[in-house]
Amino acid sequence: MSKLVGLVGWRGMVGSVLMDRMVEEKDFDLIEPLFFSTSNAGGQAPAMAKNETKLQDANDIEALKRCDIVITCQGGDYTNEVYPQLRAAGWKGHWIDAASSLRMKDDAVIVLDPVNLPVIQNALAKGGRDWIGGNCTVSCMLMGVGALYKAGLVEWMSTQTYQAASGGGAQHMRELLTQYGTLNAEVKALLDDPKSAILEIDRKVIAKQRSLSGAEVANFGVPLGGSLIPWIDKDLGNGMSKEEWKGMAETNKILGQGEGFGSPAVPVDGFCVRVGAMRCHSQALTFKLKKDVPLADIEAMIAADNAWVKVVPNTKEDTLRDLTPVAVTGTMTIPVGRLRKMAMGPQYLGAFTIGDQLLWGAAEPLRRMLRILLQA
Ligand SMILES: NC(=O)C1=CN([C@@H]2O[C@H](COP(=O)(O)OP(=O)(O)OC[C@H]3O[C@@H](n4cnc5c(N)ncnc54)[C@H](OP(=O)(O)O)[C@@H]3O)[C@@H](O)[C@H]2O)C=CC1
Ligand SMILES: N[C@@H](CC(=O)OP(=O)(O)O)C(=O)O
Repeated sequence: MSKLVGLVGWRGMVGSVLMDRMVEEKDFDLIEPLFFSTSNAGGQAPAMAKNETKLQDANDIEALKRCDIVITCQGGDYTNEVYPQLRAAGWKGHWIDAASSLRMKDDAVIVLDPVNLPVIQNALAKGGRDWIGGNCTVSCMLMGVGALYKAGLVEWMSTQTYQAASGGGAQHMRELLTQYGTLNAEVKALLDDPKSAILEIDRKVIAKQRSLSGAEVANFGVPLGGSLIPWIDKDLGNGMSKEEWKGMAETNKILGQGEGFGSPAVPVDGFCVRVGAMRCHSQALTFKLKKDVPLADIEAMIAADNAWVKVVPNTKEDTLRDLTPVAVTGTMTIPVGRLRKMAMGPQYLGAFTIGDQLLWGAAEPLRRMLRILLQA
């Protein structure tokens, strides 16, 4: 009999991407879905519903308890509220979650199976039941350069990220586009006149950006269109943003090393920056390798690691064609380019990688975990 799989958060931005991927990969053929809602219990479930076509109340513990597996993209507040109640009520099912709330819990696994299938299998064998999607930046990075970690080559890594508006959610994407539109409208007449002075355009744009307030910057707090924001997520009070903290904590947890695993953690640190891209997170990486490995060997190792990573030759032409958020958005491909040894010495490697943060960064690891559970 098919497993009863509860789907919570399916109509949100991450949830919609997940639903699309599940349809594409025919995951619904293998399950009996039960759709939940926090706002429309009793309403009509989406077309993928089979026997149960009414939306269930996502806060109804008894309804959730019926499920063998629950997948949620509803967000951290929902997880914090419902998950403890569900476990306290004796539910022994599998919980698959896009939110960060449970990620660092000792018995939760951060799932990214092309990178950490052995960690997942080991936890499954020990009765693990909590499977949490990783931070989007970390997941996309490991899909690209996980090979270097698997080979034990990384002494440390520094990341400089260029994160898209989508990481904040749908409203952030709208706000970014609205700001671009406002700025364009401010100077449209001057842009249409090829003889207008660029410094006058520039003056008008900066004046407009500085005047944006209220609803125009409600989500990011300051203008992002035509600017950037070098702080993502909470202020940890030690000079670090929470997004930067996740880099080291999650990378090591995904790989099953560091604190709690009895092996040293690989230091990972850098700066996380919000830029005016729509839904791809990009990052420039600097590695100190444990030894000098020829660049061709590194490229071969990265290229062979999984079916989605693609080494982009380090030329201007290839980079402009294949290594931009515009090229990568909506695809499962994780390009890794700009690979070169750095001036600091032969053990220092530079790389640039991009991933669609709603696919590998959020939805895809969840549906793949569902498949693993269905096969277990
Ligand atoms: N955004 C991101 O990049 C990432 C997000 N995540 C996690 O996933 C969670 C969900 O994120 P995200 O998908 O961006 O959140 P959304 O705000 O898009 O969706 C969350 C919920 O909001 C409700 N909702 C209210 N109004 C609408 C509407 N007009 N359209 C769609 N849904 C609506 C839905 O619940 P209901 O149907 O019950 O009313 C929906 O499930 C995050 O909180 C985070 O924990 C994880 C990785 C990346
Ligand atoms: N914090 C990420 C998005 C995200 O949801 O991250 P997390 O799943 O770690 O909370 C960003 O803003 O780009």
